[in-house]
Amino acid sequence: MNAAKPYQDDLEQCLTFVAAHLELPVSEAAVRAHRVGNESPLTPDGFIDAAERHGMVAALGEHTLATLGNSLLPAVALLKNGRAVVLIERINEERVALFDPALGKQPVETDVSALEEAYIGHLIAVRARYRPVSLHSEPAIQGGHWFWSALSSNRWVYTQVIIAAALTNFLGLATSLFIMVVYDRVLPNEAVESLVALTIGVSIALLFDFAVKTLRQLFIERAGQEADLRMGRRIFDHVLNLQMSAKRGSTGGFANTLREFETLRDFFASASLVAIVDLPFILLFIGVIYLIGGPLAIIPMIAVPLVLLIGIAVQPFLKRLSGQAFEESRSKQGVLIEAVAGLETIKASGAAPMIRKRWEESVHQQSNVGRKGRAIQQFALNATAFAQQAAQVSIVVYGVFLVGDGTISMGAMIACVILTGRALAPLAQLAQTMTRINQARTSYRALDQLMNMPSERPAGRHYLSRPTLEGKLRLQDVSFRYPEQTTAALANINLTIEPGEKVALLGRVGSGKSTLARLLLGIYPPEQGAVLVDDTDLRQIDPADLRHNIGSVLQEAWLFSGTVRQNIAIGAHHPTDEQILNAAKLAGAHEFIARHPKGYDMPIGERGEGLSGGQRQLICLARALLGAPPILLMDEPTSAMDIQTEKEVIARLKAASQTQTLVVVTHRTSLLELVDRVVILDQGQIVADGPKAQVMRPVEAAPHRSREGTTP
Ligand SMILES: Nc1ncnc2c1ncn2[C@@H]1O[C@H](COP(=O)(O)OP(=O)(O)OP(=O)(O)O)[C@@H](O)[C@H]1O
Repeated sequence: MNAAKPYQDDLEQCLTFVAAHLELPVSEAAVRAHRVGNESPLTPDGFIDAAERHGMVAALGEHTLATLGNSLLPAVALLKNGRAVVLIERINEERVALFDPALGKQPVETDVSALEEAYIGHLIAVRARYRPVSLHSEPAIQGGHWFWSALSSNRWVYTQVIIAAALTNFLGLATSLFIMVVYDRVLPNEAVESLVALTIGVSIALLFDFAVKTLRQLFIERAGQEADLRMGRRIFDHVLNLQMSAKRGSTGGFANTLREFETLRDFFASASLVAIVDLPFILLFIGVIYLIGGPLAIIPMIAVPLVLLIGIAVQPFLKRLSGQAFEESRSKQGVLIEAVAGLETIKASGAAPMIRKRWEESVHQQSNVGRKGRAIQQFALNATAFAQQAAQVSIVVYGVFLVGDGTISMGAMIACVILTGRALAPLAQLAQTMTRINQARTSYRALDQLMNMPSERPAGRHYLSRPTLEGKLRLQDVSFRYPEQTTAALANINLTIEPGEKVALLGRVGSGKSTLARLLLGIYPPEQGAVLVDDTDLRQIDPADLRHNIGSVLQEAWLFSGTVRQNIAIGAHHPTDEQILNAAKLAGAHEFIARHPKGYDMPIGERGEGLSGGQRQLICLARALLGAPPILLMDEPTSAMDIQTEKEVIARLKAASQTQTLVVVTHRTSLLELVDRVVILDQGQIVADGPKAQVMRPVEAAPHRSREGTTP
């Protein structure tokens, strides 16, 4: 195991210091909650990104320390070996006040010359972003619109694409003009020298055209890739911060919406975009046909609107089908994910025929929609091909008369045939392009809807920074109803738990115990009333700070694919091996981990595959205990354990959680050993609350209400 390197998070500490200095306090947990690659040190780019998320503006630049004035401060000076300090104030020519994470939390003064040796010449200047105070409006969306801002950040690339399109279209004229000149001038005069010169000229044009087209594709690909990274991250971040109350529908459907991002991205990195960019150049080709073929231009002038009309006429159908296809794909994905996730139960309970029926229905629906869409698209494609060929034949027929009466030359006629083909070429792709535009639009709408769902961490919102909590919990007139439910899961709950108090939440199945735990964790906000931690409304505390201070074991012991060590360390910041070991020992997980040949590097499959239910719970327990958080919230933490293991866990927990606030949801009387106070819920209301002995007496005296070994 690696021991945490002492300075590897200098930038992170510098960020929290600068933020506090600019009166925008933010805790390290909040900074980490946003970071990609939680385990690796913060990079200067990551620093700028994080500063922007927390209401600051930061910029990296080259600057000498000698000429650095107070107008640029505070700034983070980057030093050798990945170290960093915050320059706070230039006191005089020689001295500067700075914050050095290696020297503790207080600023110090030092000589500029002493700093010079370690300074690498780059610093990050930071200032608070100006935000006008408004009582009503929501803060502006930080970083702009998820889609349009990513697109507009690539506007220079798209400008290059348009310039490249103009160039290739101009160069596209070269072949037809070459053929015209050869027919009209070279052939009659047998001018071989002119032919050589013309051939060299047209070859250069063709090569140039090839190069520009290749570059154009590269530009588009690059723009697509950039948009991919920017949008992809924004979307995924939003999903991670989504308020649980906003999530609707099946998991598969939800995943499908996320997948739509690829349709959108592909559109902006595909040939379809090129086809759209080429459209205005149709006019150029018609203009050139008019210049060299005079009246012949009438033919493309008729053909182009005709083809466009066909393309536009099929639009409403394509649009509707694209919407339907999206819905069908959502429901198919929903069935698929549900089936894969519940495979074991499907087999055991004989649910296969039911699931198969659902699957077949959704496949059937989707293939119907697909078939209709393809038929319309093919019709439009055939009509376009027909119009293209008809136009070329018409040019030849009409051209024969014009050549006959000397209006145009033979070469001009042939050039016009080629140019008409080129003018109509982008339209040949129109039907396909339109289909993709429709798909992209449907995807955009679905994703935009997702991006507008409420987030736990709306951009630009500032929370109170509470890196450490004491552990007082309070629910004040709390009522809560799950989304789309008619009955309340909790009604008028008033409950105060003092720091260090040990409380059990008991109650029948569905009485609201887990819901109360979710509210305490801030996973759902209360519909009415307030949840307070240390007398501060939970909604004001940064969710990252809150969860950093609450070690929780949820009802479902969920593990992620990876190693045991990773699963225990999730959420903690660079825990040392000793801390991980202690947490595992305390939870009682160390024993079975140590028996495995790979120990803490034991691989775990998705959702904890490879481990028994009880083992999963032990790892979740170790995860909750890591770092000794001031509050422990456990929802049936021992439900999958045998009596002996549970006994040992209880004994160790009792010894280790002396000072912590403990809330334990349980059906088991054995866990009551851990608590002094018992709260009983029934139908979302508190029906009893008091010292354990007092509350449990009537329950124990009423055997008909409780099974042996279980609470009411
Ligand atoms: N995700 C959810 N969406 C909608 N309703 C829910 C959800 N979770 C729980 N409920 C409803 O809220 C009520 C309280 O559920 P809760 O899970 O809090 O009960 P509980 O006391 O923890 O039960 P158990 O002892 O079975 O775990 C139940 O009536 C249940 O139907």
